[in-house]
Amino acid sequence: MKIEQTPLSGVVVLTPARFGDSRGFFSETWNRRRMAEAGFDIDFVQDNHSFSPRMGTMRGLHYQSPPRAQAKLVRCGRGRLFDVAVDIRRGSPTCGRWFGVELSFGNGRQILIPEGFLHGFVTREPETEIIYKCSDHYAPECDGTVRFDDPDIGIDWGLDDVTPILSDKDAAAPAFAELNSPFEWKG
Ligand SMILES: Cc1cn([C@H]2C[C@H](O)[C@@H](COP(=O)(O)OP(=O)(O)O[C@H]3O[C@@H](C)C(=O)[C@@H](O)[C@H]3O)O2)c(=O)[nH]c1=O
Repeated sequence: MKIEQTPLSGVVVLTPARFGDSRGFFSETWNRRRMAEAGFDIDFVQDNHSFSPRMGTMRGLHYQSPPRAQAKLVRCGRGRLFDVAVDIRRGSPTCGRWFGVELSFGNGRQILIPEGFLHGFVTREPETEIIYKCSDHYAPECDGTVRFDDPDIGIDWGLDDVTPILSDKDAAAPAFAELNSPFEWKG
């Protein structure tokens, strides 16, 4: 398992080993004991899987507020996507900054996003699947959104001329400036 730090403290990119043979490959995509030994002792309780048939499908930016905040371990099961985390921990030296990484079936990468971040992604190929673990259950009453194209955050989604496909909820999401973040930087 390769573990790469990112400019946002707590966000890491993981690349699990793939053992290839004549049948294909085998890979451990989550090993609680190994991850705890590496300093990531997370009690994941829900696995999510979503499928987007069209390239340019955007989901985000989303978070769940405490007491139902979620850490997420995200990977791509099929196709290719650009996955983004935005630091919203009040007082964090990187509050308001984003980090993005391409996740694909081919590269097998994962991104670990702790509590205190917005999460979103855009598909870069048709028929793309995302699979992610969450450290708390879905709680719609704690659900929050921020617009994907917020000018203060300024994410470069690499969309070029593609018009993103959004849910009604995401199309109506408020600006980052309107967010009263429930998360505090703990140092
Ligand atoms: C997220 C979620 C949704 N749902 C339901 C609610 C709704 O009817 C339907 C679609 O929900 P959404 O439109 O919120 O799905 P989606 O836009 O894919 O939301 C997801 O986006 C990514 C970026 C995340 O980080 C996730 O935490 C989650 O917010 O699925 C659940 O039953 N459980 C869940 O955990």
